[in-house]
Amino acid sequence: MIIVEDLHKEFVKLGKPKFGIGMRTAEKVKAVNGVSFTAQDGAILGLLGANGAGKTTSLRMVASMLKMDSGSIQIDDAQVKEGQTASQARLGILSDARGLYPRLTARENIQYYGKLHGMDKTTIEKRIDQLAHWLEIKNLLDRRTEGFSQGERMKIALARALIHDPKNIILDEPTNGLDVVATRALREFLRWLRSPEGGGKCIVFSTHIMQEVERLCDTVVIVAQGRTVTSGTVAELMAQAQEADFEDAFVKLAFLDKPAASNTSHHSTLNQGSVA
Ligand SMILES: Nc1ncnc2c1ncn2[C@@H]1O[C@H](COP(=O)(O)OP(=O)(O)OP(=O)(O)O)[C@@H](O)[C@H]1O
Repeated sequence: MIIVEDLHKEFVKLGKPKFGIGMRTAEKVKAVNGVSFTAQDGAILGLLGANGAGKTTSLRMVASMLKMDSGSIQIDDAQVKEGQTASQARLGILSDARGLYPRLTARENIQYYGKLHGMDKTTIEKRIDQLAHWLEIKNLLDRRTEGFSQGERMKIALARALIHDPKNIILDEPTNGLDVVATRALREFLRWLRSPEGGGKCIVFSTHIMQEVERLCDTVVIVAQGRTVTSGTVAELMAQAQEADFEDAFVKLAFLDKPAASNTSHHSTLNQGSVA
């Protein structure tokens, strides 16, 4: 279970001094400005938002890849406060970068993460066998990952994220660059991980694809201009917006209804990061 309350994060980018002399200019970007959500075990929660809404930054904070300015994150029974990092043992993370070591084989990439999690050799091999079966990657395991297709890379990165059998799984735009077949296979796998047979995992993923959310999510959290604007099931959100089409409901809820207090961006824009 993951409980996120009122997360905030501002980035400060230092620019060049004006006319090449004097103080460097500082540009502040309020990337996350009040994101909250509760993700239950045995359920899939989707963070849905436009480009720049703050989804990746929020997930990076939950995954301890980035420190929050303020707010709190609870992962199972562990409370993470501002400036702290969460226990990686409880989390499996498929980040946007999906960086695999190209000179290592798929198996070596996965083994490496197992070792980082303090697992012994026998347990790692057993788990790789299991994951290879579920993800249908047996034929890839002993190939170097250099040149792997997007779909192959995603599967290896997912196996790597799940090597230590974490209860909570975070995926940042997992279907990016995948074809229909690979997307469907991933969806099936996530549904299975959610089920009691698959371990009743708590799954949180970010996306801007409506279809993804409609087909997969038990709960949808709409993030706009760095903050949670509303949440619920797809049906509840459509009822709230009084729209019969989910895309229409999303646009209405994310862009029109609630201007953010500290944000100056124009609402009709699809890019939502705010520059202070
Ligand atoms: N390291 C950084 N330095 C400065 N600004 C950043 C940094 N990371 C993110 N931002 C800004 O914060 C805002 C939110 O970005 P974020 O990547 O979280 O959005 P997102 O919802 O994941 O968008 P997308 O769907 O396009 O990936 C954007 O305006 C972005 O430019």
